[in-house]
Amino acid sequence: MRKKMVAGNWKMYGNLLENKQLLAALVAELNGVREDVIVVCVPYVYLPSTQNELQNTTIAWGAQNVSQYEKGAYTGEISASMLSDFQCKYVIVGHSERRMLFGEDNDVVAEKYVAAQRAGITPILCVGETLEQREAKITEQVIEQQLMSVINVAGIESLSKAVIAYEPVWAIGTGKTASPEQAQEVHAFIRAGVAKQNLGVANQLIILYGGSVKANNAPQLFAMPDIDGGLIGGASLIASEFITICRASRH
Ligand SMILES: O=C[C@H](O)COP(=O)(O)O
Repeated sequence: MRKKMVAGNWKMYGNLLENKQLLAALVAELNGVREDVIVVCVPYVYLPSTQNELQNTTIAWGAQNVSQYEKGAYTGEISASMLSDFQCKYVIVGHSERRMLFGEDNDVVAEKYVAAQRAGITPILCVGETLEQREAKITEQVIEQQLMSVINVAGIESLSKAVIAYEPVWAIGTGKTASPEQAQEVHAFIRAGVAKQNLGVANQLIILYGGSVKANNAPQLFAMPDIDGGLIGGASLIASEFITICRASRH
């Protein structure tokens, strides 16, 4: 039986005071009451305060990006070992906003994935197609390419220390969620692709769905056999929504 996981991606929102209130609410409602994995991925600068609020709780924290380089003259970049200094357990790599707005291609994403694992951090690898690609019926090719560029570099076994998040770009922040059936179809495709190479890894692989997940649609999505939880954007900033979504991951 795979674990369920709900990860919040705060993106570039929040401030010290709001974060403190949000985290206090999550701790009050979720700490110690679940055996599933709950994570918040916060902006870099809030890692120390988040660590402070969440240490000694069952809620984990992570970052939203990481440099592919270990160290060097890379102004403005943050390395995986720096994230480790703040006990980050997870880092999102290849989010579509990074791919589209900051020019990260499949090769860079693969390097970031490797850099995270080298530092003992679990990458949450995001994959997903645009609306144009879906309409052109190349969703599976796009996802396969995104996955294979990582597997070719890091090996199939590396997925036993990773999480995949399927996030159709057309569903992110748009209020347009993939239907549970649409999402399940892609999740099953991903798992079957991994299973062809390593059945054991495929069976244990956590595959999250992301894209306009809210308290009211999470139960239907999380009930699908290959959807192991969610990567939540906007709704992760609202305590009551996020708590309800976390509770929905248990069924
Ligand atoms: O990482 C999270 C996704 O981009 C989903 O964002 P959203 O829940 O605001 O649509």
